[in-house]
Amino acid sequence: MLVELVLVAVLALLFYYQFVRPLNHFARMGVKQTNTALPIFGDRWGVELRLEKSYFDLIKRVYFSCDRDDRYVGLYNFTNPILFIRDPQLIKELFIKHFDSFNHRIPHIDPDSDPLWAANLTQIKGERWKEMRQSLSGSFTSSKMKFIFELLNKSCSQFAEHYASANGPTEVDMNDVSAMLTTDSIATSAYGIEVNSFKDPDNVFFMMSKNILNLTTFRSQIKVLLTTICPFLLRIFKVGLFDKIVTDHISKIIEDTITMREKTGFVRPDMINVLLETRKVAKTNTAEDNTMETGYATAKESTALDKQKVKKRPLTNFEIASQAFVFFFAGQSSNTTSITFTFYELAVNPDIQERLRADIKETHKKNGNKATYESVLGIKYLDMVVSESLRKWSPIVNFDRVCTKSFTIEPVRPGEKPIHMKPGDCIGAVPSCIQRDPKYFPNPDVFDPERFSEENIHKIVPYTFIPFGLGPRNCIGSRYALLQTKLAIYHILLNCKIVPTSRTPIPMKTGFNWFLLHPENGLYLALEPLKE
Ligand code: HEM
Repeated sequence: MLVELVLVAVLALLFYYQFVRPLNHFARMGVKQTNTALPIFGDRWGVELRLEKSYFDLIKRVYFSCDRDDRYVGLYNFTNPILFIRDPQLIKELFIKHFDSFNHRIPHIDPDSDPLWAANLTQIKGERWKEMRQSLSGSFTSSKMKFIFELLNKSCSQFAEHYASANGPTEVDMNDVSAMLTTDSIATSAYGIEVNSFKDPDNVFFMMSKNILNLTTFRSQIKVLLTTICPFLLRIFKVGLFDKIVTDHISKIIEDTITMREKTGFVRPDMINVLLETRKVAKTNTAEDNTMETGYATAKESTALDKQKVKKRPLTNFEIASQAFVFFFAGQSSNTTSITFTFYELAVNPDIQERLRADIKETHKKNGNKATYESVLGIKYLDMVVSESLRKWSPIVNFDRVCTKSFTIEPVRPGEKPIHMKPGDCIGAVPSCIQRDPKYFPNPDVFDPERFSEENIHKIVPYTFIPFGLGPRNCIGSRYALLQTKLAIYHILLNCKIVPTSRTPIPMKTGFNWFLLHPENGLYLALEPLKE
């Protein structure tokens, strides 16, 4: 009996220290927290049990439960406490100025369990990340985007032609259709494979993308939960986030392509070529790039790593495969969201759609009925619409950093105490909320591209518009993303009208997803061929 009692007491203590005590982390620091967090699930219990519609709804609730000028608020992602920063100046301090104290991201899987995933830029840390980022920085410049422009242009025009050639309006789940488009684009521009998912929706590449990107299944959710609360279990059983058969297949595609290109000298204007070129120029500095920029939202490369004299180094085949994999994962899913929500706003705001179509048509005509890198990016109103869509519907709900060197956030407002952050503590920024905060964006729920007009753009408070993150670890693919989204809109508006149907959710409802904004139960719209 005594043995059993001791065992129960030990288990209870373990449970307390592992799952209950962490939920007082912020209260102990004097930071506002929700006080509704539960053991194991933290603040996520409503989302995991599907009582709260989406992770976005949870984050919104926590962010907006604060007083207007609160600079931060605590949230428990399962048992992991994350200090969400609400104040733009403090965001700048932590994510840019003191990047050396906050330069890692919360890892999503143990490196030994999923090597392909673990070697990618989003997951690696320290010197390894610095070298990789420095080596890749030249791969996403505007001149490299101009180099791959024709591939993206082709997949977007093939997408528009598919619906323009129909006999009448086609009702589509915009999220599915955008996923097909972005898959085709990534396949051709990053993997060197040409597919047309509109004509052949069963192609292997699209099937693989569905498998990888569906992280909302029960199985994936359990893995995400275990990663946070007991990563050692995944390590022991070598469980990766993605199905091994799929990641092995992707590695093989890339490695075979690299071998073939190196053997035959075959050159194609795509990302593999850009990554292979990176090897040759690994020792040189990134040349100045005067090619036209992709838009206002572009996340510029920080010069911090140049100042630290971080060396570029040639990437191995495996590292190239890992980056190509994350371009697929990070790029395909967030681009899909960006295109889906922009099309939604164009459908429910027909006056904006008409004005944009007129500008696109005029440019197309002036440019000899063809789209070029400069002609598409030169359309000012297109940039305003895309920026406003990224503001209202930030595809990435939040992003984070892990403290790597002790740092104290000094109090500046009445009632604040010093917050001592130690290595391993996490901070986050919430583009999905700060970009909808009425303190910075009046009438935040109104879709108003004029916020980004020449007359108004200066009113945007620095570090409140951060759809692609900020600082040295910002989104490396922002130029690719902007180009792809703009080309998708360009070709569809030239050929079709986007109209709501009886199934279009008005107002929009967001649904369950791991880290991305996602429409609940699909987003139905009709693509109606233009008459002329
Ligand atoms: C609309 C589409 C996209 C959005 C909204 C988006 C947004 C973001 C955000 C918010 C981050 C985190 C930044 C930070 O922590 O400061 C990020 C990181 C990243 N994104 Fe994107 N992204 C998009 C498309 C892409 C594309 C197309 C690619 C690649 C082709 C890409 C590759 C990456 C990578 C590799 C990182 C990690 C960078 C690092 O840790 O150094 N993203 N993205």
